[in-house]
Amino acid sequence: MTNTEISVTPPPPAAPERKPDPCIVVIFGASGDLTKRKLLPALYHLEQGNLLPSEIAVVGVARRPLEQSFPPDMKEGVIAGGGVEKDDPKLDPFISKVSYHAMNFDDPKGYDSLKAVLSGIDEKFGTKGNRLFYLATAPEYFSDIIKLLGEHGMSKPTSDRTWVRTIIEKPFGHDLESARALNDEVNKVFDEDQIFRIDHYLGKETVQNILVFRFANSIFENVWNRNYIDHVEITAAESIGIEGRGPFYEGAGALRDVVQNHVMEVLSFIAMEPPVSFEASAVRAEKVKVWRAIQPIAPEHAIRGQYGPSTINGKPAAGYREEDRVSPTSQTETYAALKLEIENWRWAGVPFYIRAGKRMTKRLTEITIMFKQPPLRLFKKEGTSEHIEPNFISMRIQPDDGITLRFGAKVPGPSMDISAVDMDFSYADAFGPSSNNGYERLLLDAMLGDATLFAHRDGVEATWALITPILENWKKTPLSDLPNYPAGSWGPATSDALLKADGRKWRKL
Ligand SMILES: NC(=O)C1=CN([C@@H]2O[C@H](COP(=O)(O)OP(=O)(O)OC[C@H]3O[C@@H](n4cnc5c(N)ncnc54)[C@H](OP(=O)(O)O)[C@@H]3O)[C@@H](O)[C@H]2O)C=CC1
Ligand SMILES: O=C1O[C@H](COP(=O)(O)O)[C@@H](O)[C@H](O)[C@H]1O
Repeated sequence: MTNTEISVTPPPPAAPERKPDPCIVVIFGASGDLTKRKLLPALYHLEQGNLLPSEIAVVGVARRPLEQSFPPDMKEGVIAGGGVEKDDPKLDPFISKVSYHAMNFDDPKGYDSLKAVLSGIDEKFGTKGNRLFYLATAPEYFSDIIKLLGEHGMSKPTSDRTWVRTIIEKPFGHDLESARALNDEVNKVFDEDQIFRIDHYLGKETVQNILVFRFANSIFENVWNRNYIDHVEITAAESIGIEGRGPFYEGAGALRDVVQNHVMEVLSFIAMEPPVSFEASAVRAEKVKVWRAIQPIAPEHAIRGQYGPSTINGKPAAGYREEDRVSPTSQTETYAALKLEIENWRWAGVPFYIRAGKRMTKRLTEITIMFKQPPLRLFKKEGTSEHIEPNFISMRIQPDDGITLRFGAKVPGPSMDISAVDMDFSYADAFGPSSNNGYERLLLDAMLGDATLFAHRDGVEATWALITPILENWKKTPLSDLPNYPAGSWGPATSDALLKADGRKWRKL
């Protein structure tokens, strides 16, 4: 197979950006992994890119005192979290806008003092009473924090010129019932247009590019249907394990951790109808239609796996049951594969195979759109029945973000031999490297009040409605053969069997 690169027309100059209003970003869970590795670096990069208003402040909230949460001080603590350039002259001005408030999330007095702190910041920094409350905490705290913000009069704007919004992290609930209950709790305190349910996959350029690829080009959409597409594969493979998050992961597993949210979001972008506009309500409506058209998933179309001990690159790798704070008899799945059927005019009869797993051969999130064979085999070799390799479009979300189109080309010479060739588009080659971790775009959108790339109540409940019956069935039917795939592999044999039953196999990645 040979590669053919596409030449790239340089992008037009960036349109002037609209800056958010002055505001305070209050991060609950400030000393946590997400804040240090992703949120603070994202805010810093926005500041570096001159995308934030000059009147902005960040207040981190967590239980322990500052010197324990960010040892020995805020600046060094932020640097230690990674993702910022320590010698950048913009780092000090950024840090000067970040402060810290130690309190327990369930202590009402803490909210009184937080409210006073925020008023003081409004006066000092000119942040004008606008608030963005980011709940970067374990999900069990979401309802308490929301309730206490409401009880302390912090959930409503103080005038018709100010705003209060909240970003709520995933997982939003742990099944359909709890997601509904959480939605009810949150809706008692915040109006729907104040709520931003985040899924950082929607902030990734390559995920947004799925919509651009489909709806800003006229050449692909005509073949984007059951007449031309044989099946779709979505793979979200991680080479890392659970990285010390034993207690969280034991209660989550791959379905709750990434399939119900990240993978379902990606799938909806691949499968949705063109929205009437790029307004939040129009995009969300089309996504929900896709999830609601997915048929109940048969038990034999839901595969689970758990990684066992192995050797990776000559080094021993622990199995999931040997990880810190994981039960030695755990039934939690670290791998899940599903066959989904979307019963609508566009997709009837086109299976969507999705898989997600920890400790797989490599880190790779990618979508393959596999096309049907041409109706007539004009170029078959004399005496053979072999099929030519089908065309596919592969969209790489990460790493090596880009898109490949594979097609057949004539091999030079006297006979009509065909070879598969690739046309490759690489994001980095075309537009240069990007520091965007998904959170930059989404933080900025929330500050601007644009909810297009955030989940809506209906969507969250629609995806839980699909996933919950599988979770319930798995709970009732423990597997006796776990662990069933070695760390560093492509998952359990049962996952290959899922496609084999349909005469297909996962594309080799
Ligand atoms: N980490 C990641 O890469 C990702 C995380 N998420 C989501 O983000 C959220 C946060 O995850 P993560 O950062 O990993 O979690 P961590 O466990 O690392 O952080 C939890 C934070 O909450 C604080 N906290 C816990 N209990 C209390 C309490 N009673 N009162 C005050 N503060 C408290 C902790 O403060 P202290 O240290 O003082 O106890 C800490 O700041 C989760 O919903 C997760 O699903 C989503 C995508 C990716
Ligand atoms: O939300 C989560 O996502 C990460 C994967 O995110 P990525 O941007 O690195 O692909 C996953 O590792 C984590 O378990 C999950 O909670």
